[in-house]
Amino acid sequence: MINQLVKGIKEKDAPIVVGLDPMLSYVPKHLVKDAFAAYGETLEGACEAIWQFNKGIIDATYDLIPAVKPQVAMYEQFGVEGLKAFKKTCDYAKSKGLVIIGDIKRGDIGSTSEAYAIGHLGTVKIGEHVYSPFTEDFVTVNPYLGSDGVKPFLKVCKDTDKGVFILVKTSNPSSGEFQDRQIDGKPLYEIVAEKVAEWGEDVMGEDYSYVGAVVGATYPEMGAALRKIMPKNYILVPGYGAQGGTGKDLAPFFNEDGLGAIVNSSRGIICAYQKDPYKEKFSSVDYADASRQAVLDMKEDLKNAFVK
Ligand SMILES: O=c1ccn([C@@H]2O[C@H](COP(=O)(O)O)[C@@H](O)[C@H]2O)c(=O)[nH]1
Repeated sequence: MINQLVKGIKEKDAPIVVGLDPMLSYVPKHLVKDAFAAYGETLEGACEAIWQFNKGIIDATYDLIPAVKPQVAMYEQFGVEGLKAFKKTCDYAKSKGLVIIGDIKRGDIGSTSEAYAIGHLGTVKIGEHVYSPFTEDFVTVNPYLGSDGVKPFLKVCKDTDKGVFILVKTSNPSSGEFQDRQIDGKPLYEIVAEKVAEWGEDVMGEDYSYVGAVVGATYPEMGAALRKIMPKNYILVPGYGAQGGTGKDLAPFFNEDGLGAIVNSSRGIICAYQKDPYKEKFSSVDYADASRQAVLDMKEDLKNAFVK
């Protein structure tokens, strides 16, 4: 899958992943109205609105981008109906040729991690039948429980050619509370990065490992140090756009060949129609066109990453 992700990034000339993180308040009124007319003001109605919203964004952007990153929390807030919308979104994006990065941030004791890995990346056998419960190509993994919480994911990745992005230095303001703590003279995030490089050696694709890392766009200096520690690991970079990261912050995350990182934007793309400068030009009915324009603008902005 890492090979497919790199191929998509090269073909579309876009190291961009669109984050599908829908809150009901982001969905234009006309979609909510139609969904409530069909299903009432119910969890099902809310999830139908969200699904239609996502479908519009995927249809408007799939030719520009290699991947989408649905954030499972946005769907879990609606319970079982939300998870159905999550799966429907993943399956539809996949039918459009997109790589799916499930932002699930899981990680537990070994036996529980194994169940997470099977559910999101693998298959379950029931009697004579084999099912893929969810259909992501990558998932995000929280390494706080250590190697035995991560290794079940790596085993499933080996069996399925899928991959993981492990949280190394997150984009949020308080990420330093634990991640920057000095241990034996280095910050914890560097120790995690060294483990990512080690775990990744065992599951190599053509040029990059199936094991990647999450490093926030909001910490470019740390991005530079981490790029060196993990030269063969793809970096998923959240924090662009709504959290303040811009193209000029991003050069350190990439390798010399212009590869090695993929930048996420969620609210910056999916809520574009509600925000400047797009809200002047696009009405809520044209929300998907606004998202397309926001992806085109992001692509242009990322080019700044390579202007020395
Ligand atoms: O360090 C991290 C890890 C994950 N995220 C997730 O990425 C998106 C960001 O959304 P924006 O709207 O583009 O800010 C969201 O799903 C986060 O949970 C992150 O932001 N930082």
